[in-house]
Amino acid sequence: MSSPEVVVHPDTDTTASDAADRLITALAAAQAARGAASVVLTGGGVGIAMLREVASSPRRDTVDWGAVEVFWGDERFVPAGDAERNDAQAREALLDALPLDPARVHPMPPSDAPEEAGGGDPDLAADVYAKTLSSAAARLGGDAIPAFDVLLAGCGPEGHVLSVFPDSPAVHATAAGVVAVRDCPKPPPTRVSLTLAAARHAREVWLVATGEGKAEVIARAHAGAAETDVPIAGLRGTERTLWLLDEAAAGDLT
Ligand SMILES: O=C(O)[C@H](O)[C@@H](O)[C@H](O)[C@H](O)COP(=O)(O)O
Repeated sequence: MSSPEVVVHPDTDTTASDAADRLITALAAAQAARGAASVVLTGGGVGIAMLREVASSPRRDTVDWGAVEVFWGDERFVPAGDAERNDAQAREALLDALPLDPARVHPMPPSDAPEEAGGGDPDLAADVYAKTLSSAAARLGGDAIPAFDVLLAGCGPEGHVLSVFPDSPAVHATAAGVVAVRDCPKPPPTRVSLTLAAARHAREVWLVATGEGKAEVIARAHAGAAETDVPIAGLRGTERTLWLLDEAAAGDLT
């Protein structure tokens, strides 16, 4: 597992635009090296802002988007198309503008999906997504969880990443898999999330975080807090862990 490399930018806009630039470079490089590329998207303000930056980048078409596999690290368990869904926000910010292959875009099940597709029950949705991941792993490398090229994550002021919150059932779920999250402190309360152990299958994990509200937990994670207290601390890539921060979020790092 890699240790975090920290890159500090002046503000949220420059953080989002650097993250976008790096994502384009990383996906194009993965395609050159392996023919395929995969990315795990996140919700949250800066996660969606960076997708808008990819959409408007002059370098956008250096990636063969039709060959990119798109996943989500967590999702709000609400109906398809609901504006609260991370996938709906990502489609609006970027995905609808790209020539993606729909068969390679893997949203987590919405709450109103048919039962066999994971609707109605977040535990069922988690099981369905675990199957999606294991069949993708057969194509992309990996066992039950693919070796994603880049996993993007935001974080909360209490240290959550994905929908894995401090001292919650999800942070105590140590197996690499997908879990239902109930009573989530950040609304909406019902979600589906990769576990930290699943996220650690990614080659590169990028934490993109801005604002002084994140400074304290980022410093605690950097100083070696337990992942059960500060889940950010447990988010690592097999090859690289990159923290793309602004000055405010990095303000408590020594
Ligand atoms: O569903 C979600 O809300 C996210 O996936 C969550 O993990 C988010 O990325 C962070 O809470 C950061 O959100 P902000 O960038 O809006 O602070």
